[in-house]
Amino acid sequence: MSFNCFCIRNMRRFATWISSPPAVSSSRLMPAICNRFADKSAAVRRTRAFSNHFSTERVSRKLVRNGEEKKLVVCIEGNIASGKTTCLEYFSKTSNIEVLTEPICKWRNVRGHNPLALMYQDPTRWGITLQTYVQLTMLDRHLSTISAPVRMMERSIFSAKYIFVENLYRSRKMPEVDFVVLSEWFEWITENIAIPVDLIVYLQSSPEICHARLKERCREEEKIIPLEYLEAIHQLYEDWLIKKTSFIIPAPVLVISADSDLPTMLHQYEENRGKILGARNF
Ligand SMILES: Nc1ncnc2c1ncn2[C@@H]1O[C@H](COP(=O)(O)OP(=O)(O)O)[C@@H](O)[C@H]1O
Ligand SMILES: Nc1ccn([C@H]2C[C@H](O)[C@@H](COP(=O)(O)O)O2)c(=O)n1
Repeated sequence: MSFNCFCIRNMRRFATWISSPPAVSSSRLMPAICNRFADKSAAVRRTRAFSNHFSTERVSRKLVRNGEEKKLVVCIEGNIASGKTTCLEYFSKTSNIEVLTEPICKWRNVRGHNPLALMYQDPTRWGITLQTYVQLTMLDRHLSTISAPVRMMERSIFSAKYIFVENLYRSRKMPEVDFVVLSEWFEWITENIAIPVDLIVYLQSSPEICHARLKERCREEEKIIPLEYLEAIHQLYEDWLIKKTSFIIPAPVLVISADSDLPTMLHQYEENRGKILGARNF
C-alpha cells in the first residue's frame, strides 16, 4: 500500500471513529485478550480486576478509568531539548500538580538493554524496537492513576506516533512492514482505550537553538544527532500543531515560544499559568 493510501485510510478510520465510536466493553475485551493464552480462569480473574479499574460509561464507549473524568491532563510537546523538562520542573516546584516526565530511563535501560542508543546507532534495525517500547511506556503513563487535580506530562502517545515514528518512516529509516505493524497497534489502542488530554502546550523552538541546548546537555546517546534530524522533527511538529495539516490533534493547543533565555521562559510560564492549569476554560 502506498504511503498516500495509508494516510487516507487512517483519516477515514479517524472520521468513522469520531462519528461512530466502536462499542468495546471491558467485559468483552479482557477475555478476548486472555483467551489468546487459552487460560479461561485467568481470563475471568483478569476481567474482574480490570473491571474494577475501568468502565465504559463515558459517551465514547471506549475503556475509561473510573472517577478520573474531572482531572485535568496537560501534555507538554516540543522538539528534543526545547525545554520541556525544565518547564515541568518549574511547574512542579510552584504548584500542587502531578508531573510525569518521559520514561527515558526505561528507554535507556530495559533489563540491561539500551534501545534508545541502539536506535540512534542503527535506526533501520532498532527503530521499531525503541518505538514499540515507547508506545507501551507512554500508554502506561497515560493510564496510570492521577494523583492530583492537574497532571502535566511530557509528550504523549500521540507525538510518539505522529512525530517520531512518522519521521523514521518518512526518512526511509523504518521499513514499511515495521511502520504498518506499529500503526495497527496505535490504531487499536486509540480506538479502544480513552486517552484523555485536555490541553497541549507546544514549546515552539528553532531547531538551531535545540541543537545548541542538546549539545550542552550532552546525553551520551544523542551526541550523534545532526541538526537535520531536529529540523525534520520540527517540521512534523509544525505540520501537526501549527498548520494542522497532518494528523488529528487530541486537544486545544497553547503555543509558547521557547527560544528565549531561562528567566524569560520562566516569566512566560508565569504569564500562561492560568491558561495552562485552568485548561478546561482555555
Ligand atoms: N530557556 C533556556 N535557555 C537556555 N538553556 C535552557 C533553557 N531551557 C532549558 N535549557 C537547557 O537546555 C537543555 C535541554 O532542556 P530540557 O528541559 O532537558 O529539554 P527537553 O526536556 O525538551 O529535552 C538542558 O541542559 C537545560 O538546562
Ligand atoms: N517517541 C520518541 C520519543 C523520544 N525519542 C527520543 C528523543 C530524545 O533523544 C529522547 C528524549 O527526548 P527529549 O525528552 O529530550 O525531548 O528520546 C524518540 O526517539 N522517540
